[in-house]
Amino acid sequence: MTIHGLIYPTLVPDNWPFGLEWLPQPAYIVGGAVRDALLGRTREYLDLDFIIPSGAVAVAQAIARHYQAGFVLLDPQRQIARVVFPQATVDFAQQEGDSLETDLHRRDFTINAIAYNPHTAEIIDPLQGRTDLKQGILRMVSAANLKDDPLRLMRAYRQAAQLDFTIEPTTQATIQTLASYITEVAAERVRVEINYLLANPQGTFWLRKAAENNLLAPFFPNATLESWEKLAKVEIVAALIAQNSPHFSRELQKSVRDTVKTTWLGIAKLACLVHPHTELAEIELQKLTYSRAEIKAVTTALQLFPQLKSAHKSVREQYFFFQEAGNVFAATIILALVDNNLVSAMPGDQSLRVYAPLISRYLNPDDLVAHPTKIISGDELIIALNISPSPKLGELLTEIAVAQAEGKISTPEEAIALAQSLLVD
Ligand SMILES: Nc1ccn([C@@H]2O[C@H](COP(=O)(O)OP(=O)(O)OP(=O)(O)O)[C@@H](O)[C@H]2O)c(=O)n1
Repeated sequence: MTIHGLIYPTLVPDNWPFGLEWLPQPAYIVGGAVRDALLGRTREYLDLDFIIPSGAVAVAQAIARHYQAGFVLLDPQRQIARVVFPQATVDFAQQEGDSLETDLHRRDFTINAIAYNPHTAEIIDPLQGRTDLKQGILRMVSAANLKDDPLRLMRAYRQAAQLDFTIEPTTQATIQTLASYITEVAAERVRVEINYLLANPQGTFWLRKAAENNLLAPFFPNATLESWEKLAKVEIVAALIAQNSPHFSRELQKSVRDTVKTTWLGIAKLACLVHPHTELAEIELQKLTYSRAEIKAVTTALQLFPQLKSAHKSVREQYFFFQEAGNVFAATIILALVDNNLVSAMPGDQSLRVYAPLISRYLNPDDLVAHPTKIISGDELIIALNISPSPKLGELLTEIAVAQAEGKISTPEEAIALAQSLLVD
């Protein structure tokens, strides 16, 4: 299907997991799907938002039942329901106000206020969103709309980063005026926007703009000019690593946990913005509803990176460093590179060479300094030495692991002999 000679696959009913005949007339696709289709942006996952003048929940229910898809009633009052297919999520919402135009006028930005009627292939664009799309501009529909849902203040920066757009000057000035309203929004919603900005290389620029427009002060009260400079350096370091060590770069892109989207690079960025004292950093991150795993990662990186000021460490020191850092290692290295000013001091990959030995150890699963394997268990040692469990046992096991890392021992017999000699001492 073409509109004005262009093809917009996501708007074509043939590409949907349900038939057009299930939609009443009229029905409109709105928001991101229309915007992205007009921009020619492809999405990995189909995410459609329909508005329907009345009976939206009943339509969703009928489609879910027929196609045996998941059904979620999102908002019974405002009549919003979601149908979840394996390859798509489709929301159905009752039109807000008594006409489509009124509904579109209640939205955040002009580029998100374009509707498409799949029955007639007609585009409805009362706010000239397409002109702004062509020019790459985010323009508010009105100041009142931004105030109505102050998350929209943050959405402007997130979408600017996502689409590589600019924010129109009056809109930006209005956001600055309304900035204090951001505290009315549930912190979790703000965190989602911040996380997107942390995950996107363009996001660093826009996060800083958001801070300049006073939007981030309630969340990162201690972020200074220096914090923003550090954040910019994280991006430079990440680019250097991508060029010089794709393997380490992939580590940085891994999530903290399966259930937590923030990457290790994101943790390093957060660590630049929070208070340098870990107790205060923890409070800031808790307020933003970060998970325990994310908070622990940030505070561990903050605590450990000063140890890397001197890159030359004995194997014993390295062993304890890896033990403390665990999988926060990658974020800690980034902070050390940024803080030691190695990035600007040395050109190209020189800066990375300082930590190359540590990074290689971390990347090598067989390295006994970074990834020790137990040659003897606590129980085995108790029997062999005829001792009872005590803190001393833990100390012996640690010394065995260090000796193994140093290449001094490699068998259980040698481990027992070492423990025996230590007990005698
Ligand atoms: N706080 C919000 C959230 C959403 N919307 C409107 O609802 C649409 C759908 O919202 P959502 O799916 O959250 O965002 P998208 O704009 O679709 O963008 P993306 O999917 O990239 O997040 C938006 O385009 C916009 O028209 C809004 O006006 N104000």
